[in-house]
Amino acid sequence: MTASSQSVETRTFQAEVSKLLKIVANALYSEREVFLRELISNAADACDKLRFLALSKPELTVGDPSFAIRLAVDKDAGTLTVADNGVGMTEAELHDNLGTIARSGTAAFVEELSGDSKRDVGLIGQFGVGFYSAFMVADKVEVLTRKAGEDQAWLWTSDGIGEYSVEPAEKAGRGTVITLHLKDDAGEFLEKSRLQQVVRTYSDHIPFPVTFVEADAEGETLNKASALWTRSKSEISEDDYKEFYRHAGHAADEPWLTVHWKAEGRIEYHALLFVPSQRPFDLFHPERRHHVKLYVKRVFITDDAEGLVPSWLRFVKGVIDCEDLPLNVSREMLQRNPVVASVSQAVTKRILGELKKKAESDADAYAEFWKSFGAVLKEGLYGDGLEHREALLSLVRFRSSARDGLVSLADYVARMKDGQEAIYYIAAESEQAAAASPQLEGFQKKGVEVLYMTDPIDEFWVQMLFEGYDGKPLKSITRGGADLKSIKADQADGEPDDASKDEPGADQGAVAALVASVKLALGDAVKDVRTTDRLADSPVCLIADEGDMDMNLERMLRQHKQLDEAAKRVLEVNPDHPLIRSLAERVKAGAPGPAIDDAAHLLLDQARILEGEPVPDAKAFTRRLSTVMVKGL
Ligand SMILES: Nc1ncnc2c1ncn2[C@@H]1O[C@H](COP(=O)(O)OP(=O)(O)OP(=O)(O)O)[C@@H](O)[C@H]1O
Repeated sequence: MTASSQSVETRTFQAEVSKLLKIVANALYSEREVFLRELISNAADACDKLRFLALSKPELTVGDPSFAIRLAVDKDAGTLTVADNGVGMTEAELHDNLGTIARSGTAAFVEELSGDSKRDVGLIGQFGVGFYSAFMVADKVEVLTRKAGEDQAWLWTSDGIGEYSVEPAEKAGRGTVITLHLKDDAGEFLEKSRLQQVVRTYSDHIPFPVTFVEADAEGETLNKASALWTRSKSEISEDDYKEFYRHAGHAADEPWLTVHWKAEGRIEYHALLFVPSQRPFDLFHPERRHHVKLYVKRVFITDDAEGLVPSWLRFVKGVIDCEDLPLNVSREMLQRNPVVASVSQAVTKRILGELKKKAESDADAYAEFWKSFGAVLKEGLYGDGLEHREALLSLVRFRSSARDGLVSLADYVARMKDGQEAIYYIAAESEQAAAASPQLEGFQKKGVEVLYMTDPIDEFWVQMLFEGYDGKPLKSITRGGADLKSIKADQADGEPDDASKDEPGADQGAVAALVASVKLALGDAVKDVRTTDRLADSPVCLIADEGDMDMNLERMLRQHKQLDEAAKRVLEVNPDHPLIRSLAERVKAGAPGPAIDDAAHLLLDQARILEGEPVPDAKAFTRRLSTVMVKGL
């Protein structure tokens, strides 16, 4: 059929469309390549629709059963065509779809338009405007379309200014051919390599082949044409997953964990997510984001969707493909989008659940994971992970004073002694430093387990855990009183409870007098001096007072110049240590003031050395030590 001039119907665009097109046409910005994403996505939707219709009406696809999207260029004419053999459109549909704005996303976008062209052009980049984005690169667009099952084809034409026309036309098969008469500055889209690059970026996993057809040559497929995540798990081999992980995650290692599921119900999405086996080098870079790509209905949207995955799961890689988001969702919209928030919640829960399963089924493998990513996961315990706190607490692992391997909080609680009310921990720079701490001695002697907290982040989340774990507070053994007396040691645990009773008991009065003298001698250098039961082999140690900042944290902050002045420490003395006892006897016997003074300072310096801290007055320390040695020798 040939179009006669009478049958050409010209209409004006809906006012909003005109407004939109004015801005689109003037859009000169780097992201205008997204027009191709939009057109390919429409073409894929049209194929999807027909594929579905053909389930009940197989005659619709007879003679042409496989779907494809074809790109072709005519360099002489300066045209790019995007053709599909999808469902096509009737005349009425052409008017409805390509003359008005039906999509709520675009309508919202138009509402946002301010009239300030600079700002508005920026907005387009974020929204994408579906079919109309063709006018970013073309000054004339033709849509030749024939609805599947009908004979009549229609041609829609517009230069994007005010009006469009629709007329009857001829077309060999079903589907739609969109011809873009490219603007002079859009010649890049006549190049196969450029088209290929755009297709690979945005449409690799469109489940239909996107081919590039040159002249009469056989077409070349530009995309992978398979959205692995939409296939059923039973069809996918381990190797398929690995290959996808490497390709999509730009990874060289193997996935440590692969989680693939489809969520149905209120919100539908596919997720194919991986936990790497190796820690990425930039895991702790401040700008490091998660590596989960967001797709909407098989179309790539962004790999930078804020809020899709919490920052403490930033090691997770993969794809989330959501059915319930508009394709033109902007970055700003994603941030506060309730669909994204729900998906994020569900995905987080699922990942934590899978980690738990793995922790329970294969502790060794989990230990490997923990080594690489434990410190990141713990960020969730003090940041935005409140609602996942319980799950996270079941996943944290520690080295401890009682076991070689990793210990969970549940393990710890199960091993708590009679009368033990708190979960004890020590924060230190390293496991070795923790194990060598004098403050640990009394706990070890009683067989009371102490967790080693050696990640800088530990100090922060532990403080936020007001409700403790399983009703038990977490208590630092380098801060506040120890009070080990109320805890009953098992017979099996090393020395019996009252080991010191074998020896003559320390003279309590003498020790009290020593404590008073030391306090007097040290004056302002310490906050307090007192006896403790947290020591066994060492005569003294330093601790932070109950309300003060814990020792390790303070050290860390000072190292990073975040803290100028250290809080004063409490010097604790071990009343059962021979040195303390004999000093106490001397004090009782009326030892001279200068000797007590030297002894007091030497005790404090010893405690500092045990803490790995510098002795502030090395000269005075040497003099005192020499005096004492001369006397002793
Ligand atoms: N190649 C095509 N084949 C059949 N129908 C099409 C084609 N391209 C566009 N359409 C129709 O035109 C409508 C408008 O397209 P447009 O790209 O502006 O928005 P949309 O595709 O509905 O939105 P979104 O891209 O967010 O899903 C589509 O919904 C579809 O009905």
